[in-house]
Amino acid sequence: MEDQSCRSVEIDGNSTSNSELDSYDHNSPWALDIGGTLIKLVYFSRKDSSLESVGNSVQVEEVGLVTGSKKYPILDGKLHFAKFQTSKINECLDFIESKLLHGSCCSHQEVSDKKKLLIKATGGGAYKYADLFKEKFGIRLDKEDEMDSLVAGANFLLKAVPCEAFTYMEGRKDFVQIDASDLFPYLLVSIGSGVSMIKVDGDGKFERVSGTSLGGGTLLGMGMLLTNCQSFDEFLELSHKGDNRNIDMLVRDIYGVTGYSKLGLSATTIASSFGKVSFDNKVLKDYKKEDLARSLLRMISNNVAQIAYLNAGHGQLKRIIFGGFFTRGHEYIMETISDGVQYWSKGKAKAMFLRHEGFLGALGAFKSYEKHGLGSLMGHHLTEQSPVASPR
Ligand SMILES: Nc1ncnc2c1ncn2[C@@H]1O[C@H](COP(=O)(O)OP(=O)(O)OP(=O)(O)O)[C@@H](O)[C@H]1O
Ligand SMILES: CC(C)(CO)[C@@H](O)C(=O)NCCC(=O)O
Repeated sequence: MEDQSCRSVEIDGNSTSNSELDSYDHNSPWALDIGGTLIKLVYFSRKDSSLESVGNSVQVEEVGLVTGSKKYPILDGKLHFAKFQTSKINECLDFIESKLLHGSCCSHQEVSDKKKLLIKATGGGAYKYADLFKEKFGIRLDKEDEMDSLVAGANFLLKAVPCEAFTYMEGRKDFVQIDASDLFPYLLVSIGSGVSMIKVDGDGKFERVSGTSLGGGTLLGMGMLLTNCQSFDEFLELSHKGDNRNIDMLVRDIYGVTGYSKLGLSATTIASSFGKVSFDNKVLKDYKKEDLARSLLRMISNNVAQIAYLNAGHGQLKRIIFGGFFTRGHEYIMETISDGVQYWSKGKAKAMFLRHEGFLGALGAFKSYEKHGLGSLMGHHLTEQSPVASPR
């Protein structure tokens, strides 16, 4: 399976403390989003802290965002993003140990004379794995609601991080700076293992309007069965080289080369995903894995785009913002989703993507320390230092 990855964002605050990281450091908060497929970890390290130097096998890359303000005394360092397979949660625990995070957090609770560390955590795993964290590190997971966290993470990124949102069409990425006064309402579509669709009306004001079980987990699960690939990246690699027309039934396969123009269905529109297979008289091994991968990727992406459009239509929302690890900056996925939204909305709605799309929940949980009187952990006005790579 694919390795974990870890990236970092520089936060330049006005730190009053430069002491070495010790086993209980209020200045090194971290938070978790434990999802059905992936664990996302966001942690902060102060400049020159030992978190920077403790050796581990995870690659650490700079992303390069700095705060433009000096108002945030807690911060003077880097925000790091790491992800792990939920099925290999021990790798996440080892990572936490190697970075000494288990002795470091933002909040604690007096329980029978002992200070218990409270770590903000969201996602289903915050419930499922609570005992594991307690047994291994004596840490209590302080649960933040998953939808609350997704929305808080998305709002923070959209308001505070320049060049966070972008559109992707016809091979072109265009960054969009959305005026905070014109941000709401929008539809947040989080494509994780499953898909949640949330109408966001403001900070903390939202409603989960829909969802579908046909999501990233479906793509990965069916992809592994159909192509024998071992990881998401391997699957994506395969899909790059494939041609879905060998698997999908197109309108032209039904109507001929003219298509069904009266309905605006061109000859090359997919009429039925995987539909060609039904009259091919072939078995699985007769198909190219690449073609199967391409077809599956289009099927899931189109379906999410269509359901998103339908929900945006109901709420008259012109912006549909896609988050979750499914897109992962993958051009073909974004292009397919954008095409789907464009096609169904007849150009009225726009698909937008986020550079930190996979970390919305973890960022939201991280930010929730603020709700509990722990000051502003992240600046509200971040400025871009240099062109950035997304933390994937
Ligand atoms: N390295 C990877 N390993 C596994 N899946 C990946 C990877 N990169 C991207 N993905 C895709 O991202 C999906 C998981 O996304 P995400 O982490 O946002 O969801 P989750 O939090 O695990 O799920 P849920 O929110 O439904 O509990 C996978 O199902 C897969 O389609
Ligand atoms: C169950 C969650 C919320 C867990 O993240 C997600 O996987 C999801 O939204 N699934 C879709 C469930 C549904 O609405 O049919």
